[in-house]
Amino acid sequence: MAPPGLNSKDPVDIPAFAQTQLALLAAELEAEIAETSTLVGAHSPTALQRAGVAVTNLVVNAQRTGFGGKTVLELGPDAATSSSSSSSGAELPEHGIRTGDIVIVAEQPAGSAKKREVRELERKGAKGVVTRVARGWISVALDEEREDIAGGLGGGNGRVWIVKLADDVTYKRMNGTMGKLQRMSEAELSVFIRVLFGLSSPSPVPADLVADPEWAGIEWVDPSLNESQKDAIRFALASSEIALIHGPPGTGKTHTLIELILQMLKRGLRILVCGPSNISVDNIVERLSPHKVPMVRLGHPARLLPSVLNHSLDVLTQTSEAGAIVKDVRAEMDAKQASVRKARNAKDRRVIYGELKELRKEYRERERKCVSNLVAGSKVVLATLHGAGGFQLRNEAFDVVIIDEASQALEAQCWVALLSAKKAVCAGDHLQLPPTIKSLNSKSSTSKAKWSKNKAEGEEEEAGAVKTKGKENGATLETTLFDRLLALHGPAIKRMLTTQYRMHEKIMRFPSDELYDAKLVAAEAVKDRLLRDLPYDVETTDDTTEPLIFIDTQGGDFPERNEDDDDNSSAAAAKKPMRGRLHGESKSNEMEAALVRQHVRALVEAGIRPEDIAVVTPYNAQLAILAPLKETFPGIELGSVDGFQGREKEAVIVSLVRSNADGEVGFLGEKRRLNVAMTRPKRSLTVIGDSETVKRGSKFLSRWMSFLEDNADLRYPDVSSLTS
Ligand SMILES: Nc1ncnc2c1ncn2[C@@H]1O[C@H](COP(=O)(O)OP(=O)(O)OP(=O)(O)O)[C@@H](O)[C@H]1O
Repeated sequence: MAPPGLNSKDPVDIPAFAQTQLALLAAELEAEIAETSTLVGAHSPTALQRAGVAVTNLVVNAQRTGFGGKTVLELGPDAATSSSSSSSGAELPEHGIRTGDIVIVAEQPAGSAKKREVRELERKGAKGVVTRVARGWISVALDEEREDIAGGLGGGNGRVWIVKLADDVTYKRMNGTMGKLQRMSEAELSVFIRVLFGLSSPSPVPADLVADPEWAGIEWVDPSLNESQKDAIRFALASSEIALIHGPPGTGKTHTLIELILQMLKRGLRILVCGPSNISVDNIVERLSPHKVPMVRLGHPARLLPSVLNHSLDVLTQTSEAGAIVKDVRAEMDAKQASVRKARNAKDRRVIYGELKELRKEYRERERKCVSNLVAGSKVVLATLHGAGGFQLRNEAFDVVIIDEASQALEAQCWVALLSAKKAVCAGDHLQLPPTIKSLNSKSSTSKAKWSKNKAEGEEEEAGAVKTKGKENGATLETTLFDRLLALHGPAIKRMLTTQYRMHEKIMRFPSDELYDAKLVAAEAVKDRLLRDLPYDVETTDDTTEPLIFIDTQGGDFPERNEDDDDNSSAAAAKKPMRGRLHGESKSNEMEAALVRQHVRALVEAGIRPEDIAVVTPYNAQLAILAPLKETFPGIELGSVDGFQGREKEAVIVSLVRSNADGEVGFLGEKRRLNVAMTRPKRSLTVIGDSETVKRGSKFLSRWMSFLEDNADLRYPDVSSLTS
């Protein structure tokens, strides 16, 4: 059998595969925890707040019962430290805590207390999820009952702070799932699981589905689907165990999945729909909603889009008829909670706490019943992949699991959902970026797993994450289920969507020819759209009538700069200013940034709205240099290539940054990153870079540079014309 996790046509040894995944996941979590610990251990609360991982000087304003009977704390600025005179109108300082973050609420250490350990914080404080972030307060739903929390933290004039933590829930779910796979006996392996590991071949699907009478007569809910979409749906319906829907950029992958779900419902199937992120799942809920599908969305309401809340399981538990009794108990709990403060002495308080405990038990039982009734009655259940591992689905079985953005999910994450089904449909594009694998700079002395820098992709930090790969027996977390299944069973288990509804034909040409077998076709409505044709006043200029522009900085006048200060010892790293550390060993190019500014200005002067323009670059340090553009042109978007995956804009400027005498291209060497960068625009792509440096990076880059030289509006900038 094949070594687990490698791209291979050979069957996979399941226990060995699970073992490898467990080791890789352990290393990944350790790296994530170590990252938080290093930050918290080495910096003052104020510096942590500046770095976006803490909020200081808070007090507990209120305590109430939230969804799931959880204790919710409302935290506001401490009047004594807030700049505003009245505490009620005070605003929180700038901070980076967002709804859905996992945080610890703890007593704030005195200014002089230097050494802090995350474990110590976890022991003393209370862990929870941020449920709302407003200008003047933050609310946190605590994981555990902490009856003393308000008294211990807020009541005694104690000042508290909150610190963001690594999200270990996701890892626990993946570990649990891998453990289950590891322990499965031969007899327990379903045909579905056997096919997914190559122990059996997929059942054959009729070769010509269009001619097949069973599938030819489908009544489409949306008859305007294109042929490749219809073919993918027929294929997914006809397959018995696995179907991959390959959706290149802008080809209507989600659109196709919606029709597929509706068709499956018509056939009486029960479906679990998952994606790696909340936003990927909410996107589907929003688009299914108009079809009046009986569905529930699992997940913490704090993490869901407001528009999908009325399908949220937690909300339905409160609002449905069955939820009415649950709600009554909750009101009683709130009243009891409020009476604690009025209690005259400790004895009375103990009595109230005792009653509260009973009520909470009753609440949980009623809620659990209500939840299982709601889930059991739903033909479509939607959750993030790790959300599918929650207690709500423990005894639920589905006919099909549909995974959107499957090429952006860790394989272990997919299995959390896959274990409850008999068939899977995975949609994604393995030619865009795989999931981000987080880690420290592989120098963590505590990390037992081997982390090796990926030399082929260079050694610098990319915008978004440190690009290192955890490797174990040659397997990496970066090998997704999508990749592995394609390698295992070949293209016969896949259908590709081929009409794209985003890019001008000229923008699409190179990625289509290079990566998608020249199969992409630009839809009539988009193929010759120019910036000039936007539905508002745009001047006709060279920039608004040309979809593909290449500003070539070759010649050595636009050199890159290395942000690294060469000293990476942990002592030096700890002393480094936080901003510098967060940019790591990133690269920047000041002169190229000036060209970006010049081009943005030209577009805006021609009438293009800043909100229709995005600048993307692979490098954090370049993003930092470009940041002031947001002040000059509010509405413009600046982003890392990795962060912009899944997004689109009318005009996109790509700043390649690299320009050196050695032909070093680092992260640009990754085709999938380049593919994401060049497929974001609808009407205008402007590439700014040094063709001499870039073309030496790889054959792919060399062909791209030649393509741009032959096809783009080629410009050679004059350094003397630049005003920064
Ligand atoms: N058959 C179709 N006819 C007309 N427009 C379509 C069709 N299919 C998809 N589109 C349009 O194409 C755009 C992209 O569709 P969708 O959001 O489903 O894409 P996606 O493939 O999920 O996105 P991405 O390419 O970012 O993964 C949408 O505006 C959608 O309305």
